Amino acid sequence: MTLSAKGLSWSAGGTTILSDVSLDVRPGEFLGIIGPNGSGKTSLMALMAGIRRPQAGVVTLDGRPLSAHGRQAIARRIAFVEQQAETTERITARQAVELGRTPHLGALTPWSRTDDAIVDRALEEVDMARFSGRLWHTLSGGERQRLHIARALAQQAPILLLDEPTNHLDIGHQISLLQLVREQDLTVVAALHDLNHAAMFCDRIAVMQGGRIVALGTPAKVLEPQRLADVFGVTVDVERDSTGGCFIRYRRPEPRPAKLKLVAEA
Ligand SMILES: Nc1ncnc2c1ncn2[C@@H]1O[C@H](COP(=O)(O)OP(=O)(O)OP(=O)(O)O)[C@@H](O)[C@H]1O
Repeated sequence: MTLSAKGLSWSAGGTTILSDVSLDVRPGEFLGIIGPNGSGKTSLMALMAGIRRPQAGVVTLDGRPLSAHGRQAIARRIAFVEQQAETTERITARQAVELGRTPHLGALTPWSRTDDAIVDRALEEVDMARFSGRLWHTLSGGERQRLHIARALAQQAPILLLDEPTNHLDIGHQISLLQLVREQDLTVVAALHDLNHAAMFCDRIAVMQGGRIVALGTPAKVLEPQRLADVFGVTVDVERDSTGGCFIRYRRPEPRPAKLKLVAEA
């Protein structure tokens, strides 16, 4: 199952947000998308999930434009966890995860015990089984985020698109969630803010800046001090280990000159 973007451009509110973005996602890989706030990560994921349509370019799934696949067919192949997906419905944690089964249900395929088992397993995988009966609005941000991931796992789509999946999670759950996703036999595209998590879990990383992909490759190749200075405006040391892994150590910025400080604080 391959997902590709070719020459995507997208504008909104009179502004160009994505310009000529091309990206081939390799089957089975964990591809991270990093970039500063507003660089276009969410917009790109929404186009790749078929939620928005590009003004130019095309997203293809198995060689056919997304627009040629029906909504249900896309949902069976691509699960998308959005950044601020919320619901005002009075539903339980379990019902939220059950929604992941919707693309598989139909007149000839009603809800079955298999669906129950898939939902049970998804709840267990994100460590939320004990919250099954809790109402959505009583759950914390991190608990809701874990349910969003469980819903996507229950969808059993071979491609998982995750927009900042570790949002709201404590460090233990951030790492266990990325490991859980990594262990699945899935193709994963995830927008991530933590560069060390990207280095730890991704096979490849795409770097976005100003609505374009400015670098694409293995973490060791992409996470270069000069590039991180250019893209994020941070000074870092990158430590590399013998296995090809890398770790980013951030340097504290120099203090502002005293005169500038006074002006700024006046
Ligand atoms: N519907 C819209 N109308 C106008 N501008 C939009 C719209 N959607 C996104 N934008 C703008 O497009 C730019 C890219 O937004 P996007 O959410 O894709 O960035 P991002 O890289 O995911 O950012 P973040 O890291 O803050 O989540 C931002 O400047 C945003 O304000």
